[in-house]
Amino acid sequence: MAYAFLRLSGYQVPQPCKSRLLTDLHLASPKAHVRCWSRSTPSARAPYSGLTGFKAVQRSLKGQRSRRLATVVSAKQEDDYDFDLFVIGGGTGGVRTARMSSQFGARVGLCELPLGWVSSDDRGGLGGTCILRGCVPKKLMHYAGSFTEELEDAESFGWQVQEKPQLDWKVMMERKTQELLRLSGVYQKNLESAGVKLIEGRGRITGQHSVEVAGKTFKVKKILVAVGGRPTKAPIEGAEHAIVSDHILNLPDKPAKVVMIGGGYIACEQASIFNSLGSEVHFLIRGPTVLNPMFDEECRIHAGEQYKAAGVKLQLDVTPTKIEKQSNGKLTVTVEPKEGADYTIADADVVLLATGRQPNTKHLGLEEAGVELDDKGGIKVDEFSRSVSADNVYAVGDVTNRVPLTPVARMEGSLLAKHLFGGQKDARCDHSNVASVVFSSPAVAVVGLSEQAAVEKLGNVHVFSSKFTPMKAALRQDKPQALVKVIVDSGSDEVVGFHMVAPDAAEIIQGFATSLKLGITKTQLDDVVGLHPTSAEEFVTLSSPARKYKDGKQVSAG
Ligand SMILES: Cc1cc2nc3c(=O)[nH]c(=O)nc-3n(C[C@H](O)[C@H](O)[C@H](O)COP(=O)(O)OP(=O)(O)OC[C@H]3O[C@@H](n4cnc5c(N)ncnc54)[C@H](O)[C@@H]3O)c2cc1C
Ligand SMILES: NC(=O)c1ccc[n+]([C@@H]2O[C@H](COP(=O)([O-])OP(=O)(O)OC[C@H]3O[C@@H](n4cnc5c(N)ncnc54)[C@H](O)[C@@H]3O)[C@@H](O)[C@H]2O)c1
Repeated sequence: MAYAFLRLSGYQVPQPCKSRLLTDLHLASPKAHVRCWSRSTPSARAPYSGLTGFKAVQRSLKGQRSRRLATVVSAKQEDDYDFDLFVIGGGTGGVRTARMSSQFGARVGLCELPLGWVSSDDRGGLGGTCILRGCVPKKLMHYAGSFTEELEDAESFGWQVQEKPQLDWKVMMERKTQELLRLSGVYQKNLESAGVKLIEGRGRITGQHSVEVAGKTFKVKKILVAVGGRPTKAPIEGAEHAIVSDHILNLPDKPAKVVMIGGGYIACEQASIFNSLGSEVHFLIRGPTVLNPMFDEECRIHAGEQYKAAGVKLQLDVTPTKIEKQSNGKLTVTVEPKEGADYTIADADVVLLATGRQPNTKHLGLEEAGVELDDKGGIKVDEFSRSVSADNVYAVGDVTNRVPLTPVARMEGSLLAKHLFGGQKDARCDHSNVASVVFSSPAVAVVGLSEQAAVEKLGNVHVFSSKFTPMKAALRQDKPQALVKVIVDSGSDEVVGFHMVAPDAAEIIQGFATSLKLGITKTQLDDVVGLHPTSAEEFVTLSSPARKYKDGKQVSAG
């Protein structure tokens, strides 16, 4: 099975392998794979044709109004507005709000920029960051790299892989691109069938009730700004030679040597991906650990150790000061450590600056419309996603600088549609206890408070934690370690945080996030009978605290 996926991910799996299972997999008809793939490609083969021809979409929308599902807002209103809601930006948040609002019966228009793999003032594409330049391409590449670890695990069980399978980079990239285009097309279809009018072009607010797109002005009752954000480059000398996340997901060839700068989600994920795909990865972080302090410190330290053990050349407490182009076209990065002399990393094919993102709020007419921005350029909104300063302007997703994650943008969009057109005036956003995963190797998954945040907020805290080698890796020489942590409010016995650093952490934490949202106590968690043998059962078998805190002070160590 793993080998079938390998092939679909662009790996050329060599023959012969000694094991019977591998041989069987080699002998499996290649046509089976082709058939399997081509079944999912018809829409991918006509990528984006509809998207660049929004007019065709608009024509097909005529006559669909009567098929609207909900009835809270009547489809035809006696006013001179073109739209009840006009959405600028067709990413996760904008599409969700537009679709649901239209299904509730509102007249909805949505504009989105023409497709481009690198986002700019002129390029974007339906689906936005998540589909085209974020979660999806990243996760597909993560899967492509994950087979390296699978092979290491396989060898520890006695499989003899005589010749390492080789990844065909171009095949992987081509298949990834087709999948992204297919998904973008699905977004278009869903909007179409919900009756949303799609307009291709850059949107700009030109008055309290007017929006201009591609030279045409629309009269609109309410405006939703869902324009997301774009990567920013830290002001390092020579930053023009570096690339950002949009580019790294679209490299034409596999880089032999990569330098990652920045210690957040993107840098950690990309460092792991390129390490597992076989590049030499130098990972430079200005702080003492990977990831930001929102993540539990023990998890951050543990994740950094595991990245190193997996082969990433992680360097903490260092400041990259200069990026230079060599005469052979490769790059040199000058590094200033906290202690000791400066040094350089030469001959890099790629330097990634993953040093944060900024909301796309420039040149949108927001100032003229009286929309107040925060100090990072995000739109300030209330719990109903309404601008704090302009009554008929709303904003959801990354542009609001709340929690910049796809499911959060989706949740904000759903609630806004319900609030505005679904008869649920009280539908307000709740950003507490949102689960989050860094898809590195191993993954870092979290929901709720870190140990540090819990101690600061609650004072009286019990910390349960365990490190172990997952059984799948038990026969390996290097014995990779997983970490699970449960943080408990010792006053109420309520669990306030679940943390996991492990290969399967992303899949495991979702269920525990549900229990946390429902207010599970440690006693109830202890009553759960585990699934054995799994890594997940560690969460329900933690019997005594590793650390206890009283009034914010540690009173016992495990
Ligand atoms: C590399 C990377 C990996 C990520 N991985 C994950 C992950 O694994 N899980 C997760 O939950 N989150 C992840 N995220 C974050 C996630 O992608 C975002 O939180 C999410 O896409 C935000 O959705 P949005 O609707 O706010 O904005 P976007 O998806 O960015 O959509 C905004 C849209 O507006 C368009 N636009 C901008 N200006 C205009 C204009 N003037 N007129 C018309 N259209 C305009 C843009 O082209 C874009 O399509 C990742 C992000 C990145 C960069
Ligand atoms: N798996 C996921 O859910 C996922 C994956 C990728 C991105 N995202 C979202 O996208 C957002 C952006 O990700 P990101 O990684 O770009 O941002 P981030 O804010 O997570 O990390 C930016 C990093 O750059 C470092 N940095 C900033 N300026 C620097 C400088 N001058 N020199 C050295 N380092 C510098 C910061 O210290 C920080 O570690 C995230 O906040 C997250 O919400 C989510």
